[in-house]
Amino acid sequence: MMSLTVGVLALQGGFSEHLDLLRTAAHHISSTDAASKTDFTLLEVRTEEQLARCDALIIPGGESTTISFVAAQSGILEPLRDFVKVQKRPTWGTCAGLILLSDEANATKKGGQELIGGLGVRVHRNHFGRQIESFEANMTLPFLDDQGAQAGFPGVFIRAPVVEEILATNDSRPPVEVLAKLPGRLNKMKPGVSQANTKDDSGDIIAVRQGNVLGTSFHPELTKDARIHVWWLKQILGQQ
Ligand SMILES: NC(=O)CC[C@H](N)C(=O)O
Repeated sequence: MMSLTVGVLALQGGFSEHLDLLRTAAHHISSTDAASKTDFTLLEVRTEEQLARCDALIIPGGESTTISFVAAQSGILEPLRDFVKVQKRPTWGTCAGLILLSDEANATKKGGQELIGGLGVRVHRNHFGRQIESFEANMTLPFLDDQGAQAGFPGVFIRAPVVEEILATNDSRPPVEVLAKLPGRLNKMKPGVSQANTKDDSGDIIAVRQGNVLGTSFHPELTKDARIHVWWLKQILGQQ
């Protein structure tokens, strides 16, 4: 029997919602794939010791400046960098988590937040505007193919970042893969929204992966839809 310990960084933001969906996803995998039984352990991560127990980690949405401030204060920022960039364990960031996992973020105040990094991209924070400009979009996520991508995924965008540039890296990392874009048409329907500098008008980049690191602009944890969690766990287990 395989065992997999998955942590959710629990310093601020939507960590308990992620844990709920991880529970649903783990249950789904165990009940549909009895042949390769996996023993899942799910835990909230606040300390270096808890992080060291994890095979994989989710960094939730919330407020990235707060998360990085608390992480620095509690001495877990460097261990997180090591987890993601040296040990290269699977790590997924949603919204604020995507910001923290990016190598660069704009719109940070002087002396602003410290990032964990790992994704060779620059994000544009609060791309769609303020909290009041939050929106939901029905999205097609091609990577959910075997789970029915056609059904559409409820994309919840709250002061969401987008990937505005894929940075040229001269290190040994694999290339950044663009997993999903939000059709420009949707943005253009929203008055006053500036287009990200994604070099074309096919839409804003809202999901990327580079090796062990996955980032999404939106919040699957604020839906009841566990398909991305299932997909991510299956990838880690090498079932996809
Ligand atoms: N919903 C979110 O996670 C918002 C992220 C927020 N704009 C930040 O900069 O951290």
